[in-house]
Amino acid sequence: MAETNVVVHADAKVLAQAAAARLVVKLIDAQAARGFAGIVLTGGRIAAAVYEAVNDLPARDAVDWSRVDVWWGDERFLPSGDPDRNETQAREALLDSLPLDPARIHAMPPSDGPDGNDPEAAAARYAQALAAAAKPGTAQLPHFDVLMLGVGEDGHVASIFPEHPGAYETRVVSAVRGSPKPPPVRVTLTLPTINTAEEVWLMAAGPEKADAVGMAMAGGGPVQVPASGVHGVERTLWLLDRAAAAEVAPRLRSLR
Ligand SMILES: O=C(O)[C@H](O)[C@@H](O)[C@H](O)[C@H](O)COP(=O)(O)O
Repeated sequence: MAETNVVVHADAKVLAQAAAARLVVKLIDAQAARGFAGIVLTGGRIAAAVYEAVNDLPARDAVDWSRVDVWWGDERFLPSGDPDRNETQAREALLDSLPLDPARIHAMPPSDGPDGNDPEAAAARYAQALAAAAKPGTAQLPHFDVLMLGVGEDGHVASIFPEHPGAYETRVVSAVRGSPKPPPVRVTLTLPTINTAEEVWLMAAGPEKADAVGMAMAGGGPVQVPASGVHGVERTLWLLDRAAAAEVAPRLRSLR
């Protein structure tokens, strides 16, 4: 049965360093088992801190980066190279320093990409890229060993916002308009897609996240609190700092 674990670290820095170490080990294990690994990145401050911490970790060289597929859980729909794109952030913090295979870096299309400023077409294109990478004859999706998510103060994950149409979406990838977090137009994996990942890691640091994390863990509905609607097939892992864990009931803080 899938397990949910909650790990609370002293502060955001330690959380980022521990998540980085965990990620490197997970990728080494996935490659030992299957020869390759698939990760799904996100945006935001805690994600950037984790990418920088992976970059600083000597053990990162134990991963065969040429056999890692890199996907994104969501993207801010902006022109290629825009500093606010999640892709740009991840490339600068980590990806540009790794010997990755460029063909295995699967960024979501930018707003000046092949579909122009059409986020619906960009979402459909990304769904096609995912399907093309899936094992022939199986699902529409490749294997995701780890899918990382930040958690918003309102309980959003990826670009799935509370009470937004995206919280009900059943397609593989969807366009988002009117996001409460800038920029307003985005592309995101949907809840059913996120929930195919082997492990889903929800990462949050700081007191401003405490209410959202507490509500998600107390079982708020996925439409009201999207963070409560994501689960890994094998494991859901909450990686929190003490401030973000302030509203989590003590009985939920240990392994379940
Ligand atoms: O657009 C983005 O940045 C993300 O995809 C978003 O889902 C993010 O992960 C959370 O808002 C948490 O961000 P912070 O870690 O910066 O609070």
